[in-house]
Amino acid sequence: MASSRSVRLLCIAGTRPEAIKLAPILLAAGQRPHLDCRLCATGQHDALFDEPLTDFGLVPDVRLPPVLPDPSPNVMVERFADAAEIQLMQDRPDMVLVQGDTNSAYAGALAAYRLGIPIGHVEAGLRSHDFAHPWPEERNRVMIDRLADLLFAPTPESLVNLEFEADVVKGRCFVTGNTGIDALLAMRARVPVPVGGSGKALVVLTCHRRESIGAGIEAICGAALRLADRGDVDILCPVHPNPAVGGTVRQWLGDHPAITLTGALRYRDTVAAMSRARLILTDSGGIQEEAPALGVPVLVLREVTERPEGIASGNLRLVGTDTDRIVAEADRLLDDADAHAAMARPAFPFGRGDASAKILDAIE
Ligand SMILES: CC(=O)N[C@@H]1[C@@H](OP(=O)(O)OP(=O)(O)OC[C@H]2O[C@@H](n3ccc(=O)[nH]c3=O)[C@H](O)[C@@H]2O)O[C@H](CO)[C@@H](O)[C@@H]1O
Repeated sequence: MASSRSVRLLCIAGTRPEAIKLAPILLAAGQRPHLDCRLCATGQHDALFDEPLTDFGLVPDVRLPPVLPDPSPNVMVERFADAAEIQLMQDRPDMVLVQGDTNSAYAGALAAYRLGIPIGHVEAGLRSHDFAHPWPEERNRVMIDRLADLLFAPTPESLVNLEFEADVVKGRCFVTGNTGIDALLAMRARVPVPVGGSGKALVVLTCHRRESIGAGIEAICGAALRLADRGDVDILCPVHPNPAVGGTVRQWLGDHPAITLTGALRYRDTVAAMSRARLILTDSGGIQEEAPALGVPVLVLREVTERPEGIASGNLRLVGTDTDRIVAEADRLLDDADAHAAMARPAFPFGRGDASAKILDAIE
């Protein structure tokens, strides 16, 4: 049904991190009487997409019809884009908002572009400068930035990346902070952080990047086993539902008494676990942004990061996927209180929780 509000925005998204990072925009837009901001789910993730929305009291307004599953990112993008285009022909929003670097985000931008609908890109300008790592995310974010009319760079560093591509990036750029920090701070204020526990240091481990599947994840699991053998840590590992990840992780880590494997945690439980962690080992982009704000050191299980701001603020350290290197760096942080304290100072390189307001101000 047509809305009486004057500016109609449609977010197109399909994965857990997009749900988390768009939720604050949807909530903030709901407070602005002349904005109508709706959410269209592509179906890339099902429960994983809906769960964090529920934590914020949200549900998708529209769901694209299911497309045939296909493991190829390129085919997935085309199928989502075709379905999104049909939806957009009906809806005709004033602007499509996409977030980040997923196949859903790229498909949403492509569909809007084909119909001449303006595109806003939330979290523009992140770069690893290597299409193969992470694939397909680097390709997706580069292409979305070329198509976008409004580009919301989370940091001055990501704005510099966009300025460097000024010959192909044509839209207007704004530095806004990352909406993931809006979500984190809102959720952090709501979840109780349990005190007490086993008395052992909590290490949170997550890994799911496509480029680590196989040997990389096996090497990460090898490191987790050696850390668990220390005897003074509990490792909590929420396992990503991608079977190529979960199979390996369960096979390697399923039996160790100091390692707890869970399914993907709800967002609010993730925030609670990260808040009481001594150390986080992860290849997640979002967690690299969240942990500095919580003052929890992160060893990044990748060779590159698009978040140099967290390295510069001293909260993140790149360790790749070599077993010995991961163990050595983790041992150092667990054994050396000064080394730990140096990486545990809360820092806010990705914003202080007002990114959504800045984005909506720019759109208005
Ligand atoms: C290459 C790259 O860096 N790409 C990123 C990628 O996403 P990612 O790597 O951040 O993805 P995940 O790790 O899946 O999600 C993370 C979120 O999920 C929460 N979480 C985690 C485990 C769990 O058990 N339960 C949870 O609730 C966690 O706290 C956090 O908020 O796409 C985004 C969207 O476009 C981009 O923004 C972003 O560049």
